[in-house]
Amino acid sequence: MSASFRDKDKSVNVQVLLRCRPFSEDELRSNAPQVVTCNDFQKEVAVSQTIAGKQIDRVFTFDKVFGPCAKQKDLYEQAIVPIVNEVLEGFNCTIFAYGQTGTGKTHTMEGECRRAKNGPKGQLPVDAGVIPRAVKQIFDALEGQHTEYSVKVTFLELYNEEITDLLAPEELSKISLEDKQKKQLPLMEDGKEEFLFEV
Ligand SMILES: Nc1ncnc2c1ncn2[C@@H]1O[C@H](COP(=O)(O)OP(=O)(O)OP(=O)(O)O)[C@@H](O)[C@H]1O
Repeated sequence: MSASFRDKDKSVNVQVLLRCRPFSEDELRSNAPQVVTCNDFQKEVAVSQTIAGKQIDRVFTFDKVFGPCAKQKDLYEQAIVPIVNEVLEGFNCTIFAYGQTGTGKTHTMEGECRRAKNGPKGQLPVDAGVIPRAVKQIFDALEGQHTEYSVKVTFLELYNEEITDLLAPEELSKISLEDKQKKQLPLMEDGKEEFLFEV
């Protein structure tokens, strides 16, 4: 799942997209029951549950639905390109994936770049996810402008209320506790119950 926030015309625009991954080989082997059916065209997802022997079907509507056949490229072009275009126009946007373990957040956001073979020169592997595609879209647009530019990137992990700078130099991540503490960033509350951190 992913959502985007747009602060245009002083209103906040949140979109909620649903992506349903295909069955894994293990799920196919064990004949796992299909409980979710996607209708990409109608932007609907039907969920079937059997509670106390009674089948209950419920239908949920989203801003966009990507069923198990949706490719990384489809999702990126239909849902993410417009958001990155807004970033390039100067708006702040957020895309995040939410869902229970094993539902495909990493696949959607990062993709299988490390395992996949590179595509033709300058092309991303077909399984590249949202992050490498967004980086490529941004750099392609900047390079097309033939002007000087600078790009700042931060990559932080928030896990069990600890923030870690994943781009900290490698030597800081070596085993010793002291080094680990250096790599971790302080996490503070600002009195409005919002979390702040320093990079
Ligand atoms: N759309 C997809 N098409 C094919 N395989 C997928 C898809 N989405 C996920 N998978 C596969 O399903 C498995 C679980 O996906 P993934 O690791 O992305 O889940 P996750 O939500 O990030 O899990 P966790 O929260 O545990 O990190 C992986 O093997 C991944 O390759």
